[in-house]
Amino acid sequence: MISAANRFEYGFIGAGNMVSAIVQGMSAAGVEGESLAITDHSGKRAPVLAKAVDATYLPDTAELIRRSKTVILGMKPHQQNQLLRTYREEIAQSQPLVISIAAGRSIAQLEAQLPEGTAVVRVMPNVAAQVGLSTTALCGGTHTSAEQIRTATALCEAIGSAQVVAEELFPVFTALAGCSPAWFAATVDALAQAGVAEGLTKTAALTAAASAMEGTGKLIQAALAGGNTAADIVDQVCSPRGTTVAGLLAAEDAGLRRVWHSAVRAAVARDAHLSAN
Ligand SMILES: NC(=O)C1=CN([C@@H]2O[C@H](COP(=O)(O)OP(=O)(O)OC[C@H]3O[C@@H](n4cnc5c(N)ncnc54)[C@H](OP(=O)(O)O)[C@@H]3O)[C@@H](O)[C@H]2O)C=CC1
Ligand SMILES: O=C(O)[C@@H]1CCC=N1
Repeated sequence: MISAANRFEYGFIGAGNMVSAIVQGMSAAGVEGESLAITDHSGKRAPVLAKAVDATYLPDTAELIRRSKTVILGMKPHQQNQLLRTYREEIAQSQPLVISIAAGRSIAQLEAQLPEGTAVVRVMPNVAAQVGLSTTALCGGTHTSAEQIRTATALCEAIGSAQVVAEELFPVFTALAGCSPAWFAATVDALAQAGVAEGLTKTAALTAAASAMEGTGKLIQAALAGGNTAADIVDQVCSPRGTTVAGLLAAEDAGLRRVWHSAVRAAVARDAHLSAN
């Protein structure tokens, strides 16, 4: 085994959307590029990402596994099985902490595919990692020590906030935190389009809606810290006979709450489908 002093702190397998966000977030938070190694399948995005953050690009996945204390599995859920079969021997020899960010892949599935005794942490980040604002869930496996949970937590805290979440709640956490940046972006785009219909330019409409969303997120966090809720902010904005309550009732008539309930249910169902395949 390569001595600990000569191993990278974190080795990323995959350099797609989520790993790029994590690596850029870590770099912006001051994590040294020299502690990171990155590989991918095609050799297209990993070298570019590595260069951008002064990390090391390793074209050989086996070498990355041998030379990393913590290995992050950053590929699609259905791509994990093949990879773990291919590199089982390297993982058995170098015994890294293995972190999976895949939706729908359980700790039990990971442990069944990894060499006996491998320490595993399941993590669910989101793309706001790129700007240091991922709210990330993590959960340790059967062979994971408290020290290894601290290592994974430190990684997650470099890209935002981290909380240990019971694994059975990962599917719903994935919906609310992992998926919702796409849903919120789609919502901002829809709001902006409605603004365009009323005369704003698309850029002005997007800027207004996005900054209102950012401000509202902060207001809700402050409300929660002060023992209040999101509903209190709704009440604060809805003036009697005002514009907001008129718009809100129209949105609720059009299915506002039903839309989000459906979105979360569909994401949770898809997570279960990924787990079963
Ligand atoms: N996107 C998101 O917002 C979030 C994603 N996730 C999870 O993150 C994971 C990645 O998602 P995302 O980044 O969107 O996916 P992408 O398709 O953007 O990236 C997948 C990456 O995995 C690489 N890869 C695939 N197979 C291998 C292999 N055998 N060896 C080395 N590299 C490989 C691909 O390389 P190449 O391009 O060269 O083929 C690519 O760089 C998923 O499991 C997803 O569930 C979790 C939270 C949020
Ligand atoms: O869409 C997906 O499956 C991944 C997981 C959460 C966000 N993106």
